[in-house]
Amino acid sequence: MSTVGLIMGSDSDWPTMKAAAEVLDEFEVSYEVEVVSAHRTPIKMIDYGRAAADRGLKVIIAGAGGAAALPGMIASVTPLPVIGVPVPLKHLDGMDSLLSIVQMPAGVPVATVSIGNARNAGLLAVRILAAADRPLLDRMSAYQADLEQLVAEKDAALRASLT
Ligand SMILES: Nc1c(C(=O)O)ncn1[C@@H]1O[C@H](COP(=O)(O)O)[C@@H](O)[C@H]1O
Repeated sequence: MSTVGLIMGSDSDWPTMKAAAEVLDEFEVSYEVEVVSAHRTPIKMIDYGRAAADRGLKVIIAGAGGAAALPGMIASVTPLPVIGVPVPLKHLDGMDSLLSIVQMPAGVPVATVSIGNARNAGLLAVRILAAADRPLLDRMSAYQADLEQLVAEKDAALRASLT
């Protein structure tokens, strides 16, 4: 049984969404990947959302481009936390998707990451799971320490190049 449901409106979203899968691999969090569309496969979308918690999923990451109804619609049929990823398309640079996902009506939250930032969606999913999982929380702390170290090294290299 997978812990995270990684869904997207089209297979064409995968080049963006795979960054979330890479994070989940890094943290050894199990996930499933599926194309589910509110617009094109509405019955499948409702069935997926309604069954998600009973199937054992804990978090859903939903990516979509353009008129991105999927994250909000999934959030409306599941009590699980939903993280939305605005996928940029060739027109409007993802602003359409961002606004579609972020402007949810009160009562139906979607945690929206920045345009195209599926990596942050993966990291946020790990943090949500880590709140009730001490070993995973420790791994997230170690990841943050590594990030800090990396920035310090780049800062030192930049300043060295100026002297
Ligand atoms: N925004 C949605 C939804 C939805 O929100 O239900 N279903 C598909 N799409 C988006 O349509 C874009 C173009 O899809 P195609 O490349 O298949 O034409 C994709 O970014 C997809 O997420």
